[in-house]
Amino acid sequence: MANHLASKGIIVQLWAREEEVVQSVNGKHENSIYLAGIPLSEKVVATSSVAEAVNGAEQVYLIIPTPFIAKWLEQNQSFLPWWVPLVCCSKGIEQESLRTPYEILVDELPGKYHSKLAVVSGPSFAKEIGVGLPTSVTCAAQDAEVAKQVQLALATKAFRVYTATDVIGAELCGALKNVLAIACGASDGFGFGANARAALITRGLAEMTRLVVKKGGKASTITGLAGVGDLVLTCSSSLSRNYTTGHTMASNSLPEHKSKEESAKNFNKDLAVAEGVKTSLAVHLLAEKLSVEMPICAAVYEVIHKGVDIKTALRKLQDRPLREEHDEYQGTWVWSAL
Ligand SMILES: NC(=O)C1=CN([C@@H]2O[C@H](COP(=O)(O)OP(=O)(O)OC[C@H]3O[C@@H](n4cnc5c(N)ncnc54)[C@H](O)[C@@H]3O)[C@@H](O)[C@H]2O)C=CC1
Ligand SMILES: O=C(CO)COP(=O)(O)O
Repeated sequence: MANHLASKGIIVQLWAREEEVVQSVNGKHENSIYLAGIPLSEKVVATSSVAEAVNGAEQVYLIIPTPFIAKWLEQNQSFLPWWVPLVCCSKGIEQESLRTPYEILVDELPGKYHSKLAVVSGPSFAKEIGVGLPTSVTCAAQDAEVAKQVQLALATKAFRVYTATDVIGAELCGALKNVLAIACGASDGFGFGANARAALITRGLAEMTRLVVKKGGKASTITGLAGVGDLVLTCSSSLSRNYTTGHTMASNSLPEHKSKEESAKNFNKDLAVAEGVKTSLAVHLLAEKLSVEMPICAAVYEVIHKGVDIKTALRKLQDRPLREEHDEYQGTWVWSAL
């Protein structure tokens, strides 16, 4: 995102947690730790000081993994300007509190910040955006004017930005697609085929719809870039860490698997950065709390957090009682519950 903004001629002050990242970005114009091989603009200037990074900022982007957001805010919120848009691009749900990144921001920051909060979501692999490949995303904010400001700041010919006001819907879609991508990766890892993946994506959308609507989001968000757009992307590309996590889990469990050691190494790496791993527990708890039927997400939760055999979990999905495809759910026609 920093490189993308810099491509518009904007000076981007990038805060990085690791000193090696600061040195790599400033010295080699590359983030050789997290985004190796992608040349960064000289307009991206890294610092390990949050105060320095936000000094004079017209907009602030907070893009760290969801589990660290609350702690980061606790340590750094005094540096954050409340008068400029604060845009979060993280995709997940916090395990203990079951909050989305926006809900964390609202809880942790004083009220004067709230009207400036926005989220950006949609199909946006960093590796593609970093080299200027085209995509379209959504910026959602309660205040339409703030969404518009972010849209104008981010939009280029290659990076099309739509605005929306359904913040919670956009965020839940971004969190759930990570869990569903683990299921799709696993299905592909077993060689279950393209039909199975398409069915998982479609029924995954049903699960997204039910949770989004129950949490007060709009069903229409599901058909947008934050919903279908990011779900299709993440569920069908090996560029996704979540998809790769599921794929590796499945490949590891195959008896004919040749290189278990290498695979385990990759799996652990992916596990560390795939938001869907932790989010699957949060989704399980949220679905239980709100009485929302989410069988695919439940299967991912059971495999990762309960040690259920992955093939058994995926096969169990097909064994559920047969029924109609759609239900009327709180006045909206959505996919059926089972
Ligand atoms: N990488 C991608 O293609 C995309 C990522 N996102 C979302 O952006 C968020 C960040 O993901 P990535 O940049 O890919 O990072 P990542 O998933 O590669 O994780 C590494 C990042 O986390 C930071 N980090 C580690 N421990 C931390 C701590 N205790 N406090 C603060 N930061 C810490 C590291 O410094 C590093 O920048 C995630 O929620 C992800 O879902 C959203 C769209 C695309
Ligand atoms: O959110 C993403 C793309 O939009 C990145 O997905 P992964 O975290 O699975 O790589």
